[in-house]
Amino acid sequence: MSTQNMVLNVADVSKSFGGLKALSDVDLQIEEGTVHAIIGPNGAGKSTLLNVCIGRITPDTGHVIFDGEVLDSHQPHEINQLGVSRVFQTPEIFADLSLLDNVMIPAFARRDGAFRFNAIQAVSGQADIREEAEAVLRDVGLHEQRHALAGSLSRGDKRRLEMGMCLIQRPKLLLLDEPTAGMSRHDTNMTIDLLKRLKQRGMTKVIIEHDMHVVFSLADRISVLAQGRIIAEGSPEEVRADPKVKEAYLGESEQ
Ligand SMILES: Nc1ncnc2c1ncn2[C@@H]1O[C@H](COP(=O)(O)OP(=O)(O)OP(=O)(O)O)[C@@H](O)[C@H]1O
Repeated sequence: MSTQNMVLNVADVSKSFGGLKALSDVDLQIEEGTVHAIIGPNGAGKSTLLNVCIGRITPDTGHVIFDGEVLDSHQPHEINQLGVSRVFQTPEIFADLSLLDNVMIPAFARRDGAFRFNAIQAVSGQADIREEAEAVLRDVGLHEQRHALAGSLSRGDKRRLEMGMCLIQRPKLLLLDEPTAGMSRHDTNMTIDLLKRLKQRGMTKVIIEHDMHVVFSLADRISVLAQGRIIAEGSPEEVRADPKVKEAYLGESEQ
């Protein structure tokens, strides 16, 4: 495969926790502008792989190359500044601040290179950032609640707010760890629509997801991780038809 338009290249990455090999010789290439899903059974190593990509976990061997830059010695905030954002399984938001403030803080960080809690005083008077934050909240379907405290939101809405906090950073690569976990079918479908709209804008995304409806609605390519190894990769049709995948994972949920 040509590496020319690869945004992210994970090369030969392994990671052990004590005696447990969470990732074994993982190779993964993410093409610009695509949605790439990583699926696999519980404990397969998906979150570990995402954490390696954002610098939260240092691999024992191998490298992660983003946009031509080797990330080995980069801190998580530096990787974020390079253009990688991640929506976590447990939303990381400021519960005591309004939705608008939550979205404005990372806009400030994008502009000034620092993620400071007192950023709000600095940015609240800045109309351009406020307008952008309002547009992002419209995008994620939370504009009506923009003055509510983030802590009062439902779990699904908190996840959408966190997505807004990522989007305002205008990342080159958005990593989503189970973005629809805990959401109702209605909220899940809203999130699928949002992610489809982002795809039309050309944003590259890596998505970890257990919900096959979400995966097959969005993914251009799928990599299947099982016991720390990539056991299959291809288009949704190829992966769906792969007997190894059926055996390792899809069998039960696709019947
Ligand atoms: N910090 C850690 N210390 C020890 N073991 C860990 C740590 N993080 C993950 N593991 C183990 O590594 C393996 C891979 O875990 P990981 O969370 O990456 O899997 P996953 O595919 O994301 O699972 P799930 O779908 O359940 O979220 C599991 O066996 C897990 O228990």
